[in-house]
Amino acid sequence: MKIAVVGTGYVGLVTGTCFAETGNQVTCVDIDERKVEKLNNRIIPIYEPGLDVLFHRNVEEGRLKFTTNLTDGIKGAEVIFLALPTPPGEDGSADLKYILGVANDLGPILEQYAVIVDKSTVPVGTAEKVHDCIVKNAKVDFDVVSNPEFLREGVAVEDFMKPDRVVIGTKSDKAKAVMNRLYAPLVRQGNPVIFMDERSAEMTKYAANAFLATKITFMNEIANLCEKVGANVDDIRKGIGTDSRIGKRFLFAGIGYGGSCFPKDVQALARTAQDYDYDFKVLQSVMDVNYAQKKRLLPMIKNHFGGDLAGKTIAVWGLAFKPYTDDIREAPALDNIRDLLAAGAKVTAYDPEAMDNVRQILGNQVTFAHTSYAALDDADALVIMTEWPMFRTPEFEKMNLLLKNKVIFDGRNVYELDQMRELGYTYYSIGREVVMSSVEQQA
Ligand SMILES: NC(=O)C1=CN([C@@H]2O[C@H](COP(=O)(O)OP(=O)(O)OC[C@H]3O[C@@H](n4cnc5c(N)ncnc54)[C@H](O)[C@@H]3O)[C@@H](O)[C@H]2O)C=CC1
Ligand SMILES: O=C(O)[C@H]1O[C@H](OP(=O)(O)OP(=O)(O)OC[C@H]2O[C@@H](n3ccc(=O)[nH]c3=O)[C@H](O)[C@@H]2O)[C@H](O)[C@@H](O)[C@@H]1O
Repeated sequence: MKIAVVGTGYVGLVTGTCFAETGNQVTCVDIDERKVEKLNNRIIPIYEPGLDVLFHRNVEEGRLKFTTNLTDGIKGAEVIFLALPTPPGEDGSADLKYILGVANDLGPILEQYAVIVDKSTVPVGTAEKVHDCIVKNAKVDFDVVSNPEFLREGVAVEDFMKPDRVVIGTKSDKAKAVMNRLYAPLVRQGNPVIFMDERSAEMTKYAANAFLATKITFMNEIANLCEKVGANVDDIRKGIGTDSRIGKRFLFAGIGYGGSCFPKDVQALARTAQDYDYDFKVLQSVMDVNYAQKKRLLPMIKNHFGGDLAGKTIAVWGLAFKPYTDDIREAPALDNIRDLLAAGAKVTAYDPEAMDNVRQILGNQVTFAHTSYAALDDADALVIMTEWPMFRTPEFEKMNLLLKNKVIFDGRNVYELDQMRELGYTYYSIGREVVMSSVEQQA
């Protein structure tokens, strides 16, 4: 099948590459000339494990192409994916200017029947708006389908190639048949394609993200309470996660959720509720709690150092909003580093993938280390913001020699409490007792 993907950001690139891998002829369109030039020179602009192998194979074998020209890109395409940004507008609602802008452009240039697919996360009613924009100038028949994407960054290829489910919102039998054919290779394992109407598909995406954000936030509140009552949130997680009605995943407490989607999608759903005069109380609490949670570590750090961080050097491990990505959008690490700097601390940071992106924002306010260990040199404490696997089993003997004090503030509960006790660290984490080294106890 010939398909086009408009918008070659995170989702567009993964969608295009994966559909090329299943044998389709794919053209990706993007207005960013530098990005398209990079892609044509076989440079992948994002870090996503496993994408490179598929990308290079499909480019080399001629199934995956890139252009800045929309008319050329959609020529002959049976399916046209819109994988465009939907950032928060001033009032928190999803800004549809990219989607509707391209929809307006599509009408006059469609040459034969095509299924136009909203892949972006868009509010209820967008498929109708996209239809209205296209139909004004269209000379041929077309359908607009809502097909939200559920992939996670860092495991995007696996999520796309082996989806738990594929949600397709359309009332058109013709569009259903096309989408069924396109997705057939991906749903062979028996994971369902779920058909519904467009509005329900649009709502499903927001409900999924808002539910997951709520699940994390609930655990963060349990963690905060655990600290007060003297319980261990990791034990609670195991204790409730084994109940199949609750499930084990997305129960990890920490310094809050970040990323390009949970924060903006929770906000956009809250805005939709407001637009329909519905007071969605849970969502407001989720946003408030997450805002506060991102700042949980700073008071602990300040308190530990007697209230003053002036002249202290703080080593930071992890900058990306989660492991296996270089994405720093809404990353808790950024907020925390800004707060540490404002409190007078010097910050030396290390992240295996995200340092270049942070450098573009914070420049020389932060010292970037070549290795995780180099970041520790003469630091007064270590703060862990992202749970990259390399931080889980470091060489503690090496760390002991580099750090000025054996003090760790762990925003992702990477280490066991007993391990920290045995190693003689003072160890603060989320939702668990504080481990005090004997040095601190005597002080
Ligand atoms: N990043 C993620 O993990 C996921 C994102 N989503 C949703 O997918 C949508 C896209 O997200 P990302 O890929 O992260 O966005 P992104 O910001 O990484 O990429 C969007 C791309 O669209 C291009 N673009 C903008 N205007 C254009 C136009 N007129 N014509 C052609 N290209 C244009 C931009 O240059 C950019 O390359 C959003 O609605 C997001 O909520 C959904 C699931 C996962
Ligand atoms: O709409 C989207 O863009 C995507 O948003 C999330 O994916 P993503 O943002 O890539 O990352 P997640 O793995 O969901 O993590 C989001 C944030 O929650 C945090 N998190 C996650 C899980 C957990 O147990 N605890 C926790 O604090 C992570 O550290 C991270 O900051 C969803 O998981 C995807 O299904 C969805 O497609």
